[in-house]
Formats: sequence, structure tokens, C-alpha cells
Amino acid sequence: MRTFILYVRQFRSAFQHRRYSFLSDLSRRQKVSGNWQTSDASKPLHNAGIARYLLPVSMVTRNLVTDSAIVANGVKEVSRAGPLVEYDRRIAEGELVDGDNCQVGTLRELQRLYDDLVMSANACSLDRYAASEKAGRSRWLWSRFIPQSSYSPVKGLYLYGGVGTGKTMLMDLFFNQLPDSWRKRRIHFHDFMLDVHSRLQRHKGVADPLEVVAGEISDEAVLLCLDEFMVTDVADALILNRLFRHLFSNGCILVSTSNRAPDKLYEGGLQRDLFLPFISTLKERCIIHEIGSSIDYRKMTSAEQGFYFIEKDASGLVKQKFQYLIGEHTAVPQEVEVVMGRKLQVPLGANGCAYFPFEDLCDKPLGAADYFGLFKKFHTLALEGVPIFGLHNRSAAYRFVTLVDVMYENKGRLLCTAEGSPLQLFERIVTIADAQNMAPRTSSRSRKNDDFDLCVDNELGFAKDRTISRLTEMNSKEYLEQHAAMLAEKQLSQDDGDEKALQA
Ligand SMILES: Nc1ncnc2c1ncn2[C@@H]1O[C@H](COP(=O)(O)OP(=O)(O)OP(=O)(O)O)[C@@H](O)[C@H]1O
Repeated sequence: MRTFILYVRQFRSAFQHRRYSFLSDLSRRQKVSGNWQTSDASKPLHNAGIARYLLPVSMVTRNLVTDSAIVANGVKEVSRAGPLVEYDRRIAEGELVDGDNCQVGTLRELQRLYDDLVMSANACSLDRYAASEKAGRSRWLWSRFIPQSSYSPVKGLYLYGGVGTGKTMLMDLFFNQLPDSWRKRRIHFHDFMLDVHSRLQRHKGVADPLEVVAGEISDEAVLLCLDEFMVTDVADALILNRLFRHLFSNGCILVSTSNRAPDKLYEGGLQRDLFLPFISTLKERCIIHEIGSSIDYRKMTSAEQGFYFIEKDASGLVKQKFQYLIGEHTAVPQEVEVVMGRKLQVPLGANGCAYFPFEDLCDKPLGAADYFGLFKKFHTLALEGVPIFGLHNRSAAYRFVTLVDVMYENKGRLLCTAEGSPLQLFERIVTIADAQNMAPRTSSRSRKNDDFDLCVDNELGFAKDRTISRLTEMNSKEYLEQHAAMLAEKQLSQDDGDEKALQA
């Protein structure tokens, strides 16, 4: 037994040495090559090949690395060209407008990360097939004798900035350029945390359930792309540091978008001092990049299509339009399965469309999980009577913001009546800084009723810009076309499934 243990120790130190020398060699090569702006010779895996000469001039001037060949598990997979080339392709095709320098600067960061990941794919265990082979044969041995803590040699990226500046679009573009065979996962932050909490439920009673959950998540994906990182819930705030410490020490790489700088996350939240270590962990494991643009690309979308109605007393209008959308179908009360056996009552639903009075959806103790459940079953929401938000209905405002986020994420369609335009709905919600800048009224007599309803809330004050921007986009021709395309795609895959079931 002693001999065996000695043998294992020797093997372990030899492995660590080899791993270390490989990594230092890698980082040296990266330093020499200066990341993405390299000559082809310094990056053997990244031979740009003939495609580089076929690129439009703008791409060549950006000095891009193009299609690379990744050899994994004996299978040669040609990776896509990378985010910068793809961005230029979309501009050339007219899918995107030539973005500002801030978008290009962010793309460079993403391209650098893309190059680093391709270079270090093996060291990061990104390939699904190579990883599962190891897991199948010798996982038990590996987990016991190789140090558990193996941070990835590649740091992640935390992108933050103003609303509509293209963060999600850029992250998705980067994600889709990476090989499909990689252990990668792109998910909305809300959805990710819901998944974490439901896994935690399943592992109740285990000594450290967070470690088990982190183990499961990192087994499934090494690269985690989380859209819209934001912390508003104390239950999330208290577990984030331990969760991500485990994930990072399992080799996970985080790429995330957010409207908040790391230091502003969960600002003013309950027990924030317990959350602060997470900010240091994040800065340790991710490069922090501010997109820096102030262009809201959503404002470039076409004029409104008429699904958002501004009416103080619009009872009946939404029901009338809802009837038009469901056509011949009969609307009946329905039930939607939400996580952990919970059910959401839908007052009326038919043909993928759900009808709710505002109070039933945003003035009751419901949350992101309920909204995700709703949009799994329904693609259109008819919402009656969205009020002006202020101090008196702050919780409803929080829920409405979450509802719009989930709907947008699912490309859902919104038909609604509201007391004001998206901008007017949130006029009484301000950040602390906004409140300080507001001119103080001279006497209490001159104070308006609105002043008493002013809601000073940093989290909501920042989130409202995103909601206003999204509500505007959701009414645009482009968004509604995307919604229609999503429906058509769903229909196709359903038909495909039905056909397979018939054949079986
Ligand atoms: N260069 C561009 N050309 C055309 N459309 C763009 C461009 N950049 C972004 N967009 C579009 O603008 C809209 C907003 O972009 P996106 O959702 O990526 O912004 P965001 O910064 O993530 O916003 P938020 O902070 O609200 O989540 C999307 O419909 C996106 O496709």
C-alpha cells in the first residue's frame, strides 16, 4: 500500500510539473504573439490559411485570425472564423450596422478570448468527447489522486455597459463561433440561478450541496456564458461566492454581460458585506471590460407596430385584441407547470396566447421561475393595465422588470395597455444620484403628489433603462419578425418530432 501511495505521489508531482511547464510555455507564446494581433507563424493552431486573402479589406485591416482547424479526439473540426470576421460578415450582409468603436473594442476582447480558448482547448478540457472518455474510464482515480483544484489557464470576461449597446448580441456571436463539440453553455442569469436552486433542492442533506451542484454544472459545461448578470435576490447574493469559487476551481470559465460594473453589483442589497467577496472572486477570474458605448441600437429599429396601447381606462381593449390573435380558438383558464411542482394559473389561454390582468401577474408573489414557465407554454402575452410605477407599487415594478426580461429572452410577444409610454411608466423611479440631482422644491406647499410617490431605488433605477429599451424594441418590426421566425422554427421542430414519432 505504501508503495502504491508513493507511486501516486510521484505521478501527481510529475503531472503537475508537466502541466505547469505546458502552461508557462503557452503564456510565453501568448506574450510573444501579442494575442489576437499575431502573425500566423506564431500560432500554429491558428493558421489563417487562404481564407484570409478572400476577406474584405476591413477584415484584413483588423488583422484577423480566420478559420482554424482543431484536432480533438482524432476528429478534425473546422472552427468558425471567429467573432471579428463574423461581425464583418453580418455587416456586409446588412444584418448589422457598422457599429461604433466601442463595439469593435469589445469584439477584440472577445476575439482574444476566442483565440486563447482555441489555443488552450485541451488544457481547458473543452472538448466534450475527450472529457467524457476520461470521465468514463478513470474518473474515480482522477478525482482522488489529481488535485481537485484546477483553475483554467484562460481567464473569463465580464462585459458591462449601457442598455442596448449590443453586449448580448456580441456575446452570442462569440458563443456561436465556438465549436459545437465543446462543453459550452449559454443561459440567462435568471435561468441559471433557478437551475442552481432547483439542483440544491435535489441535494438537500448532503454535507456541501453547493460543491455537488458546482460539480454537476462544471461537468456539463466548462465555458459558461451568462447573459445579464444582476443580483437582486438575497438568496442568490449569499451563495454566489461559494458557488463560483467551486466552479472556478473546477476549471470553469465565465463570460458574462451585465448593466452593472462589478463594484455596483447588488448595491444597497441586504447583507451586502457577505456578498462583497464575490466581487473579488469575479475580478480574479475574469477580465473586466466596459463596452463604453452610449448608443442604444434598439432605437434604430423600425417604427411601432401597434401592440402597446396607452390608455388610462382601456378595459376591454386587450381582450378584444387577444380575441383577434387567438382567432377561432376558445380561450379557457389554464394551468402552467413551474419548477418544483408549482403551478401558475392562467386566467385565459388559447393558441399560444395568454391573457392576464396586470395585478394577477405582477402584484402577486410570483417570480422569474413562474414567468419562465409561462413562456415555455405561451408565446404571446396580453397584459391589461400596466400602471405608472412609484413608491406605492415598487414590488410590482420589480416583477414587471423581471417579466419583460424573461419575455425578451424567450422572444415573446407583448400586447398590452398601459397608463403611459415605457418612459412615462418609470418616471418616478430614480437612482440615489438622480434624486440628489433633482431640484429641491422650495416649500412643502409646492410639492406635487408625484413627489410623495418618488421611489429612490438604485437597483430599479438602473434596471428601468433596460426595460424601457426592451419594451420599445419589442414593439418594432424587426423584433416581431424575430418572434415570427422563432415560432416557425418551433413549429418545424415539432413537425419533425411528430414525424419521427409516427415512423417509430
Ligand atoms: N451593430 C448593430 N447593428 C444592428 N443592430 C444591433 C447592433 N448592435 C446591437 N444591435 C441590436 O440592438 C438590440 C440590442 O442589443 P443587445 O440586446 O445585444 O444589447 P444589450 O447591451 O445586451 O442590452 P441590455 O443591456 O438591455 O441587455 C438587439 O436587437 C441587437 O440585435
